[in-house]
Amino acid sequence: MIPLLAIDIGNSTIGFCIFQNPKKNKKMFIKRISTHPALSAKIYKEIIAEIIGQRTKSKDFDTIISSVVPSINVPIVEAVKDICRKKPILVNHKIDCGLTFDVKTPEKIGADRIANAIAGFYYYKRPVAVVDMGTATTITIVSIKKPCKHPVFLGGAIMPGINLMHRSLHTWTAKLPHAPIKTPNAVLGKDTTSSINSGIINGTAGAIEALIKGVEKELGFRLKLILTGGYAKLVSPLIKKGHSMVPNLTFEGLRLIYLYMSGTALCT
Ligand SMILES: Nc1ncnc2c1ncn2[C@@H]1O[C@H](COP(=O)(O)OP(=O)(O)OP(=O)(O)O)[C@@H](O)[C@H]1O
Ligand SMILES: CC(C)(CO)[C@@H](O)C(=O)NCCC(=O)O
Ligand SMILES: [K+]
Repeated sequence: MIPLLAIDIGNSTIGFCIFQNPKKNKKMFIKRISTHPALSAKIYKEIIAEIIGQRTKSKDFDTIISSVVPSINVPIVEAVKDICRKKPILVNHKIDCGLTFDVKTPEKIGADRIANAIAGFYYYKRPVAVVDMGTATTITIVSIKKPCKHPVFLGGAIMPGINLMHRSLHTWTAKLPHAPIKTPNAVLGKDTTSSINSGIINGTAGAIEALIKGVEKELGFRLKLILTGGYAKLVSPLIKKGHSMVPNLTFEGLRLIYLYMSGTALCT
């Protein structure tokens, strides 16, 4: 198989990841750049060409993109097409990746959540709750449809991410500092900084546990909990429910969707 370039366009950062052999999950995380300000197709082309040039032997590669920032798609797609003369795959609810949707508006679901759903499901092959802690903290619930055992996107929850909470407290108050975020060692804050850390990190951990518990109660079955996203490390020690931490799960989802679309069976 030719190398795969997976691009994750989020509201804070754009991540580029190269899989030399998409059949193996040995990923090479290459580069993350800020989403803002948007750059021209010419500059994205330079960035991508440099990554490709450094990391792959051949000029031939495929590209799969998850984007939750539509305005960035045009210059990135143009840049990719300019380099490899092939259209990238853009993840959306219509692509054929074995996932069905049991939600009211599947067309509105973020592509990153579709990738997370696929990765979470094929990693554990049981009903999962994927928690992704980026700009937003998202919870994505996937169950299994019998008899063919394919994954079903059941819905989830969306709340402000750690950095968004942190920045908005500082921006919209007169007295709250922009103190460093770290895992708090107590719930009871003893100064402003530790109170903010407790509120945001303990608050996020508690919110996640409460949301998962509520969803499990509504569904009537248990969920395997998976944490991903850059902030997962901060929150994981405070979550009592058993869970797995999988860094870069969204990229894994993109790799698995690509494999599915190129006819490779993802066994269930
Ligand atoms: N490997 C890492 N180790 C330590 N911290 C990380 C790592 N990757 C990301 N982070 C930190 O975690 C934050 C969240 O990263 P993540 O990639 O999950 O989301 P994001 O890029 O901020 O948001 P979005 O994907 O919505 O644009 C980053 O801003 C960064 O500060
Ligand atoms: C929630 C975010 C911003 C997380 O990146 C993204 O998945 C998104 O824009 N989603 C659209 C709404 C939805 O997923 O229901
Ligand atoms: K993300």
